[in-house]
Amino acid sequence: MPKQWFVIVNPTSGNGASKKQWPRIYKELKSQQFQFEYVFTEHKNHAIELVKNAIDKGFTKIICVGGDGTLHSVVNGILRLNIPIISEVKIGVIPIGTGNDWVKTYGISTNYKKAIEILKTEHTTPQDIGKINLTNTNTNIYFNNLAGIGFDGYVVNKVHKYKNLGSLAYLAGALLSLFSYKKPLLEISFNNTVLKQKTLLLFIGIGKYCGGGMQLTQKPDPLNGLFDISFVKNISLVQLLINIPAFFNGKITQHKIVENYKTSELKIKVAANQEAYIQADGELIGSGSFSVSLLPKALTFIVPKK
Ligand SMILES: Nc1ncnc2c1ncn2[C@@H]1O[C@H](COP(=O)(O)OP(=O)(O)OP(=O)(O)O)[C@@H](O)[C@H]1O
Repeated sequence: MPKQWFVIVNPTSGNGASKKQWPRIYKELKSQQFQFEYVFTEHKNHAIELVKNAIDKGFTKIICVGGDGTLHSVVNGILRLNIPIISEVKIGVIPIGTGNDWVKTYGISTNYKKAIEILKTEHTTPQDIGKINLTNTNTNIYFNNLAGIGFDGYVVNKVHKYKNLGSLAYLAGALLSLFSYKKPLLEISFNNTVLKQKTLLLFIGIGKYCGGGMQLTQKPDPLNGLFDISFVKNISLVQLLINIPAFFNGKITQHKIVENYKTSELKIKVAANQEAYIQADGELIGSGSFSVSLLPKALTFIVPKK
């Protein structure tokens, strides 16, 4: 019979902060009477395997110690199992990442003691999940916060260089990437709409925050069965610079450069010979054409009571 909780620690997240903080987190979990086993990830996407093994052994309560990328791997590990027990699995987070964006939607503290208090309550909510199907490889990738194609995928590809800047890493990456980015021609279809243009970026939002605390989709709701879409054809360096506060307070979504839509399914075709990177939850997952669909209330997360 497994101990109650299975803890997955990414020692590299938060630029190595997880590894440093783990002894204190371990001690706090013990003193709060958590019964648990833990394991450190050893490589990118290792959490996918670890979570599968844990659920095979009978664990149903998973704690993710890391950032959005680690949580993304945990989510993918669970959903790839495709078994009925998924509705019994509870996912909790002790956020020690760079951006820590998913936790902001729910107000989960980045103070590990406060995060552990929330885990102790085992208060849960179901949440919608996005499913991306990459056309070229017919691969499915799931996301719990936000996916995007275009400029933000390009930025995510570069942002590792700036991780020592903490939550400003994404902003620094965006400013420096604007000079070298070439807008791909995309055909984006959903409901009865087709957008066919050279595109700076397309965001597909479930959670409220991305890029280290930015709010770039208008009114996302992780439980309403709809993606919140932001579509941006272009932005100049001047517009980017003067709107930096508007990225963080969400007002950018009311700017004329941003078109907002809601849908539960969409298809994105990238024109031949054009390059378009796709990111999901801040992780670069591939490039090229793909389709996305929403899985209503597909996973259960431990969150604070409102
Ligand atoms: N042992 C490891 N060595 C190298 N990379 C790892 C290891 N374990 C996990 N990873 C990868 O590290 C990457 C970064 O992890 P994560 O996103 O959790 O932290 P972060 O980037 O600091 O935070 P955030 O995503 O919130 O900005 C992820 O792509 C994850 O798959």
